[in-house]
Amino acid sequence: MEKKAKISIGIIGMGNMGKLYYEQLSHMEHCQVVSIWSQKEEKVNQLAEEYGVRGYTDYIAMLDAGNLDAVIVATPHYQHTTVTIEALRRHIHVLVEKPIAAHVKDAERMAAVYEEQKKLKPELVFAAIYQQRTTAQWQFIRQVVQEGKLGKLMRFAWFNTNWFRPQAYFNVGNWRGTWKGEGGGVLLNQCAHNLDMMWWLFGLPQAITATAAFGKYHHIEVEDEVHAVLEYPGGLMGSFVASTSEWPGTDRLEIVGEYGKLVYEDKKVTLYQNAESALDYIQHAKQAFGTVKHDVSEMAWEESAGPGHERILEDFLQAIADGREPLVPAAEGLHSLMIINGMVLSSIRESKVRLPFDSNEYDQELQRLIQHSTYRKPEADHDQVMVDVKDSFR
Ligand SMILES: NC(=O)C1=CN([C@@H]2O[C@H](COP(=O)(O)OP(=O)(O)OC[C@H]3O[C@@H](n4cnc5c(N)ncnc54)[C@H](OP(=O)(O)O)[C@@H]3O)[C@@H](O)[C@H]2O)C=CC1
Ligand SMILES: O=C1CO[C@H](CO)[C@@H](O)[C@@H]1O
Repeated sequence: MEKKAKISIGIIGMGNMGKLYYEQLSHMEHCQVVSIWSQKEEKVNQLAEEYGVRGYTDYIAMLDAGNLDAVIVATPHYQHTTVTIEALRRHIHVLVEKPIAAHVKDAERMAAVYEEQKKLKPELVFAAIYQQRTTAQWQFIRQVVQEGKLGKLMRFAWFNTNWFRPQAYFNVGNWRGTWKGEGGGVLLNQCAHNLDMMWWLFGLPQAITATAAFGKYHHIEVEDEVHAVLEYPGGLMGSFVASTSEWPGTDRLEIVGEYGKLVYEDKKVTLYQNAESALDYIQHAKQAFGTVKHDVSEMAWEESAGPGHERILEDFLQAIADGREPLVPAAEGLHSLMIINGMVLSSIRESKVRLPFDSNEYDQELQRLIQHSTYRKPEADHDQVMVDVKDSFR
């Protein structure tokens, strides 16, 4: 079959991110956006006219039009699952926003449909937008861990409180801050990136103990502050703090191993490298107050860890063109959901949760939260609220 010159793309969800992706794709050579979807007819018609594309309020009709090679799914989290499954079943490549779903059970359904459809169309691409993985600083940190520069890992401490959000952020999006509309708070939405990288760096913990505060500083029903302890096979221990309520916030990771320590903060890595294993030294040193000799080096980057969306878009297009795996295969998003859902589960049950757990367990808790919800969102004065999503990529 002759290779098409341009990849035809549809964008499903024309909110903050859908519009950003249209703007970014319109500067890329090997693709063309041919259709968009939004819930509101007036909005979609107006955007479709402005962009010179076809607008839909029925995404099934959009997928069935037969002119799409690929779609970008930029809806709220629950709809990631329904829309993705419909697209994959039609053998349309999918790039889905983070988190790939609201909970593990939905992610498992998506991964199963992908596996099933890939048997029929092996070159089908299913990728996710965890753009922080593309940034130089995080690739460097991963390399340090993977190359074993710190030796046996002992502990990490991660502060992700740099996700400050005023109440207006929750009020303008009717789905935000609710169990039914969003399915979670700071863990699922903002820290989806950091927890994806936590899995990318350290793998899946075997147990989590967490305390989440639900609507502690915002009028929302989901978590806006979390403290968690993670236990890994082999003895690594992690501590994690998340918040959408602190200003100035902190984005700091400290990884400690027998051969030293890596500290990441403010786009800078400080690497401490021990001349010998501190664990060996503990055993053989003859001085009661002896310490291990070490070197210190520093690296800094210009770009913050926020952007990178364009790199994900370009990689998705290239993966389609080459028939290869994307940089972030969407099924990997299931692991961070296991961590996210596990933290909420531990908090609700006030006990340690072993991983991996049966996804039905979390699903039942979530359904209970949705059914017993008495939360009512404050009215938003949409005209008075300024929303520029680019301000959030710190
Ligand atoms: N990778 C990243 O850095 C970022 C990723 N995201 C992710 O992108 C996704 C979309 O976020 P964002 O663009 O900020 O969201 P918005 O609320 O701005 O837009 C959501 C879009 O989905 C549509 N939609 C479908 N179902 C619903 C529903 N039940 N309630 C409300 N809207 C609905 C909206 O329709 P209509 O047009 O009619 O309003 C709109 O087009 C989320 O999954 C989020 O986590 C968000 C920010 C950054
Ligand atoms: O809160 C939001 C959703 O998460 C994004 C990160 O992916 C933020 O940038 C955005 O403002």
